[in-house]
Amino acid sequence: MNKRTYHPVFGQITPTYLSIALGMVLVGWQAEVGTLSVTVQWIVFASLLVSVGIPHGALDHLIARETASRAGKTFSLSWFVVRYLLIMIVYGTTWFLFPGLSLGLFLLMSIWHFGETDIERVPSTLIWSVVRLMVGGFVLAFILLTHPTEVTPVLKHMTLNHLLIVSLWQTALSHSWLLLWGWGLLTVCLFRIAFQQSPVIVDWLRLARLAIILALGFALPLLLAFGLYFSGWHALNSFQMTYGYLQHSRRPKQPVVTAGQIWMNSLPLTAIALAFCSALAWWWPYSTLVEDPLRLFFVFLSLITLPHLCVLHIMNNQLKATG
Ligand SMILES: CC1=C(/C=C/C(C)=C/C=C/C(C)=C/C=O)C(C)(C)CCC1
Repeated sequence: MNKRTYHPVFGQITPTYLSIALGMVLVGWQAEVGTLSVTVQWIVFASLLVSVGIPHGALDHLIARETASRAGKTFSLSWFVVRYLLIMIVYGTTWFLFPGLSLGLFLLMSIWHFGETDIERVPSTLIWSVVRLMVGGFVLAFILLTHPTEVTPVLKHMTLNHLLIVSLWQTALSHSWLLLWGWGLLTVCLFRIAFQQSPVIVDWLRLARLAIILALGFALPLLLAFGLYFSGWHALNSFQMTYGYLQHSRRPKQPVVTAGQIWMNSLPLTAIALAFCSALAWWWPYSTLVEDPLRLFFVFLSLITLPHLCVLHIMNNQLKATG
């Protein structure tokens, strides 16, 4: 096993410590004032989303170009954009035809994607893949099940009150702690088995940071809990992985790039995404659409997530193959 590609036992300095600090400030503030106002929640959530959440997905074209180069293939930006949009259009159509099924797909792919970044660079064995799924599932289930009053209306909006989804959610809610403890315990057991079969160097400090972020989110409203995990943990880690991937570019004559330069590269697509959202928000009051804007927001989030997951999944495979 190539140890260089695995995380060291005591981790390294990462910006996720800042996320922990932010979470602690928010929890302390909340303890002081009782509840954080919705305006504060949105300001923190939007700042995290604009600074890291969206930019981490706005690098997909650079990742795909690097992946193509490592595989010895040519890369066409226009073909990449066409494929990206096609995936979004097909998935968007299924949302309007089968909302329940589409939500199920969104949750499943998110679980896989979160697990893939939370349990990094493990061997491609079946058992390690199951562990990744279990970890991703635990993280998402923890965030959702510990914020039932906020999640339930969104789920109902998203699935247009889909009977099966709503009753599955209510059943999960009525046994939420049993479910989370059981899931956690099963995940730990599977982790042990996977570790015994193909050992890796486990970065316990990194896992501890993840646990702290989740615990802080438990004490905070859904928007901040999700923002802290999604932008303050997932997107930052994904950014770091992308940074390593692009910095060790196999493309000929590529200068070594800094993290700042990579972030700057994400700005054009981030600006397009923000302009799109602002235009929608401005136009909405004048529109005659009866569609619920909240549902559309989450559906849009899922649409941009699907092609992003594909790009990142291929990068992860490439990293496992080449280090
Ligand atoms: C938090 C939350 C939800 C789930 C969001 C998910 C699963 C987001 C995944 C995003 C990903 C994977 C982005 C990739 O970069 C629901 C179910 C909509 C309900 C309301 C609250």
